[in-house]
Amino acid sequence: MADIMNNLSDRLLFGIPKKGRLHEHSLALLNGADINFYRHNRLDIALVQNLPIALVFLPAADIAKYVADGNVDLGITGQDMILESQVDDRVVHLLELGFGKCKLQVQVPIKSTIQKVEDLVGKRIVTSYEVLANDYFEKLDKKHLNENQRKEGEKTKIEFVSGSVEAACALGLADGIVDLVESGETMRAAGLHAIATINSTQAILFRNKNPSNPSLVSKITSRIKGVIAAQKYVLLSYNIHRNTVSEATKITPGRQAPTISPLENNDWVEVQSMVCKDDVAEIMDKLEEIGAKDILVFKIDNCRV
Ligand SMILES: Nc1ncnc2c1ncn2[C@@H]1O[C@H](COP(=O)(O)OP(=O)(O)OP(=O)(O)O)[C@@H](O)[C@H]1O
Ligand SMILES: O=P(O)(O)OC[C@H]1O[C@H](OP(=O)(O)OP(=O)(O)O)[C@H](O)[C@@H]1O
Repeated sequence: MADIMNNLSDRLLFGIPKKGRLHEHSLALLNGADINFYRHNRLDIALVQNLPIALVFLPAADIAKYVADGNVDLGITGQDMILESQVDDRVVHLLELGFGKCKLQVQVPIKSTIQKVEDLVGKRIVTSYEVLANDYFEKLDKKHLNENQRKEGEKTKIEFVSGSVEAACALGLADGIVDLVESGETMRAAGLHAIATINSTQAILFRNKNPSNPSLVSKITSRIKGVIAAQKYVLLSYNIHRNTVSEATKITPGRQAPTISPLENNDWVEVQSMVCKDDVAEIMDKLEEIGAKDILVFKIDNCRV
């Protein structure tokens, strides 16, 4: 432990969610970006073996503040955490990471007489997102209550709980809740439905305004960008008659441009192009329709785009 602490001064500090929904995805990104580390059992700091970086494993909720205050240089957390911590203007967003996607929604019991957010004005809301819920309902209160009503305590009451928010209505603690929804399973299991969306969120890579080693921050950002692009794209290769090549490259324009190489048979060329993984089946159908042959799809392990 003492060894690790003595080793921190020259290292870029990188905040990683220590548990919860973002943890595993963050570790997969580090692995893809070749950031190798050994974490001692129960230690929340790990030295990276092949770069001057120390990983600091922290609760996702705290990473926003640590990065804004400069206690760590770089971090991964949800956009929702940055807004809830009120530090958005003190950090620099670097990359959307494509995981941790969900929505912060206002939910009420399906059986309740309350069916729209205006019906919640003056009622009780339970949430882990006190700041965002307060902002949202303050605006509604202003619209629907006069100044006297607001002063006389008729405002919507926002109460904080740290977890199991979805149980609050059934327990009689709230008329509605503000919580995250991804698949909607938790919400439906609790007999709730969403009546408004406050915002959408996903995990991001972000940094302090004055990180200790800006060029290392750029290097890490490029590497992680490459890992994300590699997850999003596949490499498509096919053979096509020269007469049809312009039609084919409209279907697979590539990111910059497709690579076209001559085949031994002079009438045919090979085309290589990066395509979005989600569109690949449809693209293959179209290529086949115009006479492409030997259509192959290759997984990309890593890339720089
Ligand atoms: N169901 C979900 N689907 C996708 N992303 C989610 C989901 N729930 C939370 N997130 C994202 O993950 C972040 C961390 O949430 P999580 O509930 O994992 O926090 P935690 O408090 O660190 O963990 P735990 O709930 O285990 O204590 C949230 O701020 C949000 O950005
Ligand atoms: O729409 P769903 O796919 O069901 O996901 C939503 C749930 O996920 C989060 O909680 P999580 O399961 O991370 O546990 P927590 O309540 O301990 O934060 C969130 O607070 C919801 O309860």
